[in-house]
Amino acid sequence: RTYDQYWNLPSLSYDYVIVGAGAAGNVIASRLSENSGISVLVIEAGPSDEGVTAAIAPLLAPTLTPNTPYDWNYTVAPQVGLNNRQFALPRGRLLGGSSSANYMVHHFGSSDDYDKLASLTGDNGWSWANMKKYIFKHEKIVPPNDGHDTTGQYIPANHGTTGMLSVSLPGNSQVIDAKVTAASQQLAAEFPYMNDTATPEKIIGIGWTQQSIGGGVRSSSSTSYLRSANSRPNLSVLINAQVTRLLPTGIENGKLAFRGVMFANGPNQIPGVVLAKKEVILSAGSIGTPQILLLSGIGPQADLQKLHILPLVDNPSVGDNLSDHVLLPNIYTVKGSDSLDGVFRDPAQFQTAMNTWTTSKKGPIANGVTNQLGFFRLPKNATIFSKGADPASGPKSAHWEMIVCNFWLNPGVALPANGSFLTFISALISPTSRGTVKLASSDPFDKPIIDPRMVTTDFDKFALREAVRAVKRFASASSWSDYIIAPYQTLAGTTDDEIDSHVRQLSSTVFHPVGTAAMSSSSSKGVVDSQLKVKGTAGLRVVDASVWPFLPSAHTQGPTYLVAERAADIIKSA
Ligand SMILES: Cc1cc2nc3c(=O)[nH]c(=O)nc-3n(C[C@H](O)[C@H](O)[C@H](O)COP(=O)(O)OP(=O)(O)OC[C@H]3O[C@@H](n4cnc5c(N)ncnc54)[C@H](O)[C@@H]3O)c2cc1C
Repeated sequence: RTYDQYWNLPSLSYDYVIVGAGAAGNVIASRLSENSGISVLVIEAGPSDEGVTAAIAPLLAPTLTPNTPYDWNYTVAPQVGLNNRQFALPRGRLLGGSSSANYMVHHFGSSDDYDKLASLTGDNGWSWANMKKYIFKHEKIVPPNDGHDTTGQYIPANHGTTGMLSVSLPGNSQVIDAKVTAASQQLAAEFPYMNDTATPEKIIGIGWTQQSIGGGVRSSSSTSYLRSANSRPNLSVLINAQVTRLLPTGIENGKLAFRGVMFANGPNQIPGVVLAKKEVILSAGSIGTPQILLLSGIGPQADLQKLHILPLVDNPSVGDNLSDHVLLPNIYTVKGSDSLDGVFRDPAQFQTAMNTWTTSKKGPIANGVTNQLGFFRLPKNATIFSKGADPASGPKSAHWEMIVCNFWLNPGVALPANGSFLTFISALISPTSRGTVKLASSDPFDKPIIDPRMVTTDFDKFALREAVRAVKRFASASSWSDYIIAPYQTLAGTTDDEIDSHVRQLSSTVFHPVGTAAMSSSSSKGVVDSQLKVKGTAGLRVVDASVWPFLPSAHTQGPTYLVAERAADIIKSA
């Protein structure tokens, strides 16, 4: 049951208290509550996602964030690598968390990513050989909602059909689709066609996007994992309650136990407290989780003392090692009116598309932002590799990604009044820049200072520059010659300096922060061990994207879901 006042809760003590009903938190809630003898409470800062149209209608995702009541509305610190610009870092603040706000691209990363995780943590349970089975528990492939034949667009044997989250191929064919496929054929050596974009053993190449969409509506952790568990009497969900700190509840084997959770529904509101009999599981995401740890006195001692927070567990890694994929829009002006810009610009076209979606759950609104995408590597002989090690997880992992969008996609920059556009996003997938999440004050309702320090290393600058050049080669394939008019503004530059300037002016985030409560086997680094227990504490784990010590070669919901599925097994068997 869902409650929005804590005094209505059935109890103030549960076996497990989960903080955050996001991608990971709802997996844990659903899996632990499968055992009717276990009581579970989920505490979520935001409201319900039910009836929130922008969280349901796929193409409306870009309107749900930023600057809405369903977003934490964070802004990054001035980015020294990007002309000191500041920009939004959206995070979902509703049931489902960012899985209710994301752009629904769905895949898992490369097998190398999981094998690297196993090697960094010394725990073979994270290796791909062991993690692969969770795909089948997690996903349920459903037909695209236009019912087209998907032969050759994905490999059915590599996917689940009985899992929790609905996943489908694009169901709104677009004029550019055939041009993308033809460009991939014309330039097959550099842009090979991929017959499945979500098979971790082989991710390099371009193919059809898989999306967390079923029947023309978003599939989030809330609509899948949580809703299917919602009728269980042993599962309670408290919404509109922001966790402000964890409370120490005793000492076990020389470690402080944190089984108390304090929350409030706003500044100056009366706080509530609940207790976990077994464990507190922090699933507040890569920003929320370090923020709560720091507010609870778990973090770098000197930083906490400066803010007059009593340091209880000194751990310099909390909030450190922030890493995010960089989003760079490479926009072309194009001929005709087949792009989706008209739907976003013209209220009459938008209303027609909305009517189609409302009555039949079909049409452009029923689809995500991209039909095709691809992952790519820098050439083996790229000069940057003589200056440092290859940061990709392994030879099967990517350095950059190309996402093809049939419209103007330029976060924070308004769609021009006229013209049709095609955006090839180049995303930096294996960045070496690392940043931080720090508290601005000891007030839990103050936003933390988020500084991903994007594009501050030679590798990141090089990889983005070469990704722009590769996009230009893709756009020069003959399949585009009757469609593309010209590169838009700064994309026209060709020299290193011009491309670097384009990167600095337009780059922002793909919304994939990880690493701020990283797993590690080291005693001096990392926040959680390979079992996701917070080092130096008892009764406390972290399960969310923050435990990934590095960015996988993927949009991060799939890798977060898989980590959460294994985490549920770890917790059940503890
Ligand atoms: C705009 C956007 C687009 C994205 N697009 C994609 C995409 O297309 N494909 C993809 O794979 N990934 C995408 N992502 C990323 C993906 O959604 C995240 O990686 C994933 O949801 C992370 O899961 P999580 O459980 O770590 O955190 P979240 O899903 O963010 O969940 C954290 C939850 O904790 C809650 N919370 C935080 N602090 C507190 C507190 N103090 N008290 C109580 N509750 C709290 C939050 O409100 C939230 O519900 C996107 C993200 C965004 C924001």
